[in-house]
Amino acid sequence: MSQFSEYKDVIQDGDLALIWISRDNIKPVKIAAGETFNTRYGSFPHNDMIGKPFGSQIAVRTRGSNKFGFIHVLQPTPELWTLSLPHRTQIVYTPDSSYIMQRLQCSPHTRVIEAGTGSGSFSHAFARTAGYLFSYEFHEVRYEQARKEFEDHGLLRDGNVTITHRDVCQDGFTIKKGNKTTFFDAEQPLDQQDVARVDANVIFLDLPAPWDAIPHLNHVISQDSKVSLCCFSPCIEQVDKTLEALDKHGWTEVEMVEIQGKQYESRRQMVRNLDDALKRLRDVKERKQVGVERRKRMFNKLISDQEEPYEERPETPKTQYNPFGKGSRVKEGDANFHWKEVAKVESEIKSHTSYLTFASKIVNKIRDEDRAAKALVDAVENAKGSPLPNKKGVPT
Ligand SMILES: C[S@@+](CC[C@H](N)C(=O)[O-])C[C@H]1O[C@@H](n2cnc3c(N)ncnc32)[C@H](O)[C@@H]1O
Repeated sequence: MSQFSEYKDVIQDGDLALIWISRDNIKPVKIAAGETFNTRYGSFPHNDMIGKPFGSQIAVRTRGSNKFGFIHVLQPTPELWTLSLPHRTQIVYTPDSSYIMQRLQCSPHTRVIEAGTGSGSFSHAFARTAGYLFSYEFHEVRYEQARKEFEDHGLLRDGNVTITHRDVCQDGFTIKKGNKTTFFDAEQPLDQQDVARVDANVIFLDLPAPWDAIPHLNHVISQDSKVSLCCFSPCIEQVDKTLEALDKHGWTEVEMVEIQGKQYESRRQMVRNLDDALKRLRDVKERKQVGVERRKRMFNKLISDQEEPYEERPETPKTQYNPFGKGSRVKEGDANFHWKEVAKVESEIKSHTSYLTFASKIVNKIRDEDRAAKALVDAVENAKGSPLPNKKGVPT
């Protein structure tokens, strides 16, 4: 199974590891016995990583000094991959992708269409959660790169991901024998017309012109279950054109949202009181007064033609701890001071990424009575085995 969908304890030769050097520097590395991972903090032999649990910290002495350089060797996840992947395009980040997946109710029962694949950031998240992912990319080089990446990461081997080389705005989403796709590698069944069963109930369009792709969806979406769609567009003009196309092609429950992701850090902040502030103000005032008097004396000496008007600056005691700015540094949490827990917003705030337009469609609105009756019988059978809830709704 893919390392992205299955938990693994120990690092082995041949594994993909994501090496955490710092918060904004994570590098994907294929572990190979005998090789070395070089950073500006030192060189880390892969042999030191093999056999250790994922998450281990590895340290090496920095050349020519007594200091140590550290890295952490992490298990690949779609979230970490998003932070470390080689960018070929703009990508969807986790604050957006996680929201989109829960809005679209993505689950192992879902069959997802994604266009375009781009750098494959969102594809990895879909691949872990969805029952099946059909990804489409029209840029040939990007298609090949994504195909190779999916293969290296075991996503194609897992059998629930295919990628197709296609301009979906022009040629739609139908996959036929003879198309350039990985669909047939996974030995998927075809119908009598040599067409693949797509039957998607979740659609994600990250394209410059989603309104040109929307008319083609009817041929590939589920005919007997609700289909949910999301278009990811940076400009409001794109949203406008998308809304027109959705309306024209029978999509309903249309809603547009925007994610404004902010990270909060938990920190300790020193408790500062009014006495500290007054003490500091008095200290500043006194120092200022001493300086003014010194300059006045020097000026008087100068106009009375005394030989040595210059006066040495008096020794003033070194500024002690100043809770409001400069002064000696105090380590966060120092037991000599009083601290409180605070939440601070990260200095770098991610602002607008894209507008997310959601819609849904039910193709066949006629109730299948046999299916409804069976679902009812199943529900009753299931309930028989479950404990009865008490008045508070808690099973007894
Ligand atoms: C912004 S990127 C997608 C990024 C992707 N969602 C990710 O998270 O990595 C958009 C991609 O759509 C592809 N694309 C644009 N128009 C297309 C079309 N008509 N058919 C298929 N792919 C298309 C582009 O080549 C590009 O790679």
